[in-house]
This record gives sequence, C-alpha cells and structure tokens, in this order.
Amino acid sequence: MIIPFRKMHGLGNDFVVLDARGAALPISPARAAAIADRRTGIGCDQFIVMEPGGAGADLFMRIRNPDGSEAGACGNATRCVASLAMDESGLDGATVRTVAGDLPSERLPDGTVRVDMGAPALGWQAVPLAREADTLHLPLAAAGVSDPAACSMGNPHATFFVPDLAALDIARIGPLLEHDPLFPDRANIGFVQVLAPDHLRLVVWERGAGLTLACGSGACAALVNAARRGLSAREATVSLPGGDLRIAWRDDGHVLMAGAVATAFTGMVDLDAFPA
Ligand SMILES: N[C@H](CCC[C@H](N)C(=O)O)C(=O)O
Repeated sequence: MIIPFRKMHGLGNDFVVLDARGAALPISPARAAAIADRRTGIGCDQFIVMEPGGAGADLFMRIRNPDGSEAGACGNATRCVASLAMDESGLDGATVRTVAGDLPSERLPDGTVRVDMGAPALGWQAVPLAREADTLHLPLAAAGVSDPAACSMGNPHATFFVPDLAALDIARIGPLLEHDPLFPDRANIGFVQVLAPDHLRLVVWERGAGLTLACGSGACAALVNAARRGLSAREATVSLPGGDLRIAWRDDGHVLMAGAVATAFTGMVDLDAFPA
C-alpha cells in the first residue's frame, strides 16, 4: 500500500505524519517503529497518524514513539497537525483530539501556532507514580541529579533543576531515570537550568524516544514545575536545543504553548515495505 506522508517538525522535534482520516491504515506498533527508525525507515521522533476527529474536533491524533509505545500527548506534533488542519480549512483555529483530551489551537499573527494543552495533573496517581509521594519533591536521585518535581500533561514528566546543563551526561542518566521503578509507565525526563524567572533552558530525555531537540509537553511540564517551586513566573520562554517555546500557565489552570512549525518534505511510503 503506497500512501503519501508528510515530514514535519516543531523546533527540530520531528514527525512522520500519515493521514488516515479517509480510510483506516494498517499501522501496528511494529510498523510505526520501523518507519520511525532513522537507519532503516524514514526516521522521526514520533510517528503521527491523523484519524477522524468526530464531533467537536478537526481530527484525532494518534502518537507513537520510535519504540512503538503510544503516548497521550505530544505538544509539538499537536501544533504541526493543527497547522495542517488550519491550512486545509483556511481558518485560524483547529481542535486536535488526543487520548488525553481536546486541544484547541490557533495560528498567531507572527505565524507561530499556539495550543492549549489543558491543565497539568499534579497528583501522584495522575503522573503516575508507583507509590504515594509529594510530586513537588520526588524521592529520586541518580548520577548527580536529585529532587525532581513531576506532573502529567497527558503524559508523564519529571523535571530536575540543575545549576549547569552542560555538566550533565544526559545520554547516560536519561534512560536510568526514564525506567526508574517510581514511574510505572516510564517518564519523560526534563533537565532545567533557570536563567531568569521568565527564561528556562531545558533539555529533555523523552520516554520511548531519547534525546530530542525539543519537547512541547516537556516544556509545559518544566514551566509548571518551576512555577510550583517558585523558581519561575507562570509565563516564560523555554529555550530548548532546537529553539524557543513560549509557555504560559494561565490562572484558569490551562497551559498554553506557542512556537514555530514546519513541513520539511513530503513523499510516498510503501507500508508493505515495513513489518505488519
Ligand atoms: N515521548 C513522549 C511523547 C512525545 C512528546 C514530545 N515530543 C512533545 O512535543 O510533547 C511520551 O512518550 O510521553
């Protein structure tokens, strides 16, 4: 089955996007992982399938990591597919439905796309954690980092606050923390250096994907956790290796994320060339 795909990214956090709104596609976790593989497939941080949205949503977005695991949120991909929906409709707004809820998105005058990621979940069971703990100060330490905060943005995040990001070997400690038994569903691990109350520097070891150039839900979690700790304001620029996101934790509890989106290229893919 040969079908079109679109390669998109948000600040270098990149996605292969397939369109299954017209007809279901035979996409197993194994096939998604094979297409996401950067050596033998097209290669991406997340594999995205657009499905029919149903009433009240422009589309449903299914998110898979390169290891085949399904995720409940992907902020950068949400902004990308919302941009596609707005291009198609000619409108400046679109609602993307995910397993974690409906995410209203809009294109801003400067061409960036802003998404309402909803409210973070702050309780230990919602993150989730394997046992009761204070999500503002988790009993977790590894390889020179400790005392993270945690929340869910529809997917689990732990945020460590460090004095110097450059001093960390994130490729080594990221997987240890991602797989810590405290996280029954694993977790995305963010490392934050607070530059100013309205400016955070962030690097994320993503669950099921590893180091990425940007992580939208991770930037939301970093801002929420920094504000909860009194380390930042409720609105800040989050600078990731791939670029800046503007994050605001509104008084109504919702977290807004704005940033650039882009289509790198389009092409055709033969699904039968990958394992069923
Ligand atoms: N690895 C994440 C999904 C992608 C998140 C990230 N790419 C974003 O922009 O939010 C997880 O398993 O929860």
